[in-house]
Amino acid sequence: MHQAIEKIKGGLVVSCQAYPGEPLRHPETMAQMAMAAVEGGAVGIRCQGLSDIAAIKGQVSVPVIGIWKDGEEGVYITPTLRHARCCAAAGADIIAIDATGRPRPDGLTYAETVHALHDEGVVVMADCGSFADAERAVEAGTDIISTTLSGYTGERPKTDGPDFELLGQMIEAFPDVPVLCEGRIHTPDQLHQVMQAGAWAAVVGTAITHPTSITRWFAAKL
Ligand SMILES: CC(=O)N[C@H](C=O)[C@@H](O)[C@H](O)[C@H](O)COP(=O)(O)O
Repeated sequence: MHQAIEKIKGGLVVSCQAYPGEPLRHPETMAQMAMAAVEGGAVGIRCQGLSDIAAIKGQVSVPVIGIWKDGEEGVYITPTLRHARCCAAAGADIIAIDATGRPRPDGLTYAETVHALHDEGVVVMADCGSFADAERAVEAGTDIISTTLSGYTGERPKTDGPDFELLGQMIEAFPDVPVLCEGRIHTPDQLHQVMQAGAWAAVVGTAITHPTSITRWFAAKL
């Protein structure tokens, strides 16, 4: 197993992302956010965009899961082989890509994309939106599978918290593949629960690194 995957075992990966037009959308800001997360105990960082990946790799020594979001509809998380290669060139240790069966902009299948990346020594994480996505990802030999897209592709309900059901199904069906839980882990208790369920690691974004959302959660109680 690849070292970067071993290093995140049992731990918390913090996703540091700011969305287009937001005040914190700056590579140096995201690198500072990543450093702060590592100080707090993050064993890995997930981040978006080539500049952020490079800036964060320059500041932290934990494994970095890189993505490149491009577009808003359909496949937008590292949508093509070119996007994935660029994330690797920017320094990401693991590249997460959309693992749905939806058409990809470059016309390649998910499996073709993974095989090409593996030929180049790239470690691939599958952002799944359903159990069928996870099956396809495992079939293609993907290094890590994750619940990232559950609730965002129309195939799974958008649960308030993490998708425990999908996580459980993935862990049970693929005991030899590292399964990450990502998406809507909003409390330390939920993190504890997903790790107890057998997740290899968990990724938390919004609840740690997105102050606008966190402020809204508080403001909604006024
Ligand atoms: C669906 C999608 O595009 N998810 C993105 C993937 O990188 C991010 O917007 C999420 O913040 C990330 O998955 C972490 O999840 P949460 O922020 O819920 O802890």
